[in-house]
Amino acid sequence: MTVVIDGKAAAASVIEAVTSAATTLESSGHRKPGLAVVIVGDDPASHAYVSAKSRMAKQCGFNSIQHTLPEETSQEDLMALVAALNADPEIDGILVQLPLPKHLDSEPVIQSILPEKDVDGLHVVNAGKLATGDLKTGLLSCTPAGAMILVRQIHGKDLSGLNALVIGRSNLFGKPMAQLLLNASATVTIGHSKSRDLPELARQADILVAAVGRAEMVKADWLKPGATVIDVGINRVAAPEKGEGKFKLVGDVAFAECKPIAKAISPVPGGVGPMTIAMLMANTVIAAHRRAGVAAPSF
Ligand SMILES: Nc1nc(=O)c2c([nH]1)NC[C@@H]1CN(c3ccc(C(=O)N[C@@H](CCC(=O)O)C(=O)O)cc3)C=[N+]21
Repeated sequence: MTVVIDGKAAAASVIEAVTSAATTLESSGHRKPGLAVVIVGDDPASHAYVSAKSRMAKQCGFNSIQHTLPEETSQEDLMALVAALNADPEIDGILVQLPLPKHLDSEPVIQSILPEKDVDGLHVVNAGKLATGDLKTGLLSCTPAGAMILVRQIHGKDLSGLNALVIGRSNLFGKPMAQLLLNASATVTIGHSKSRDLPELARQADILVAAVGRAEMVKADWLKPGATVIDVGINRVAAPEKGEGKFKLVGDVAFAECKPIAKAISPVPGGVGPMTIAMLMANTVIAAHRRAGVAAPSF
């Protein structure tokens, strides 16, 4: 029987560990971990994600602060807010929700966050530490770190001898995911839109990670029988069966047809998504421990 990987349950156990670490830190005389989430503009999907993050931060016992800036915010004003949060001794973690409105350039904003407060793990210092195999002193990008916990549930920590294919090459996900898999000794391939034959690459993968942003692109005949499939895609598609004008979330993997071929498969929703938020909380509690000069937990 195929294992359907339960991202909600895995996320709940990370959250439990984060909450207990936060409680221990506070009861040893330190302040609560502080997370600042910055959102610019009024994209409804972004607001939904940010509320979920703020809610979870409170549940973990953090001091959670949300900064909502108007759509027409200037680059200068956004950078000034980040500078203020960098200097704020109560703040351990800063997250600037992406994407930003089109007139803003996200890269200088992300790179202006202090690396030790970069709970998204997107600063070049954190990306560089991961790329050089230092997984201990930086902060890991949340979605890859969460996806890796799901991979570990199936295969353990050592992926020696296993072929892994990551489809997608973004700095946000594909590249850091490939680094984590490589660090666990998998043989890693990164496929993308310019790859010659993705289905053929996929058929060699013991671990297939899809992050392309194309609804149900990975089909059953792409899979090596017994592969582990991690679906990172979140696509909103029309769902006429739910009623006129309704939508549903689907991944980058055609779940129903792939499930019988796979050894294990993560669903959408309920797979990697909940892990992303859990790892954001994990990074925040890690950053708070380091700031307090106390040994940080690992996840
Ligand atoms: N600076 C920044 N950091 C991010 O980590 C970041 C971001 N910007 N911008 C947007 C993306 C997307 N993202 C998700 C988080 C949780 C779910 C999640 O929990 N999804 C649920 C379903 C939620 C629903 O029903 O809409 C699930 O897959 O089960 C999904 C996507 C974080 N992102």
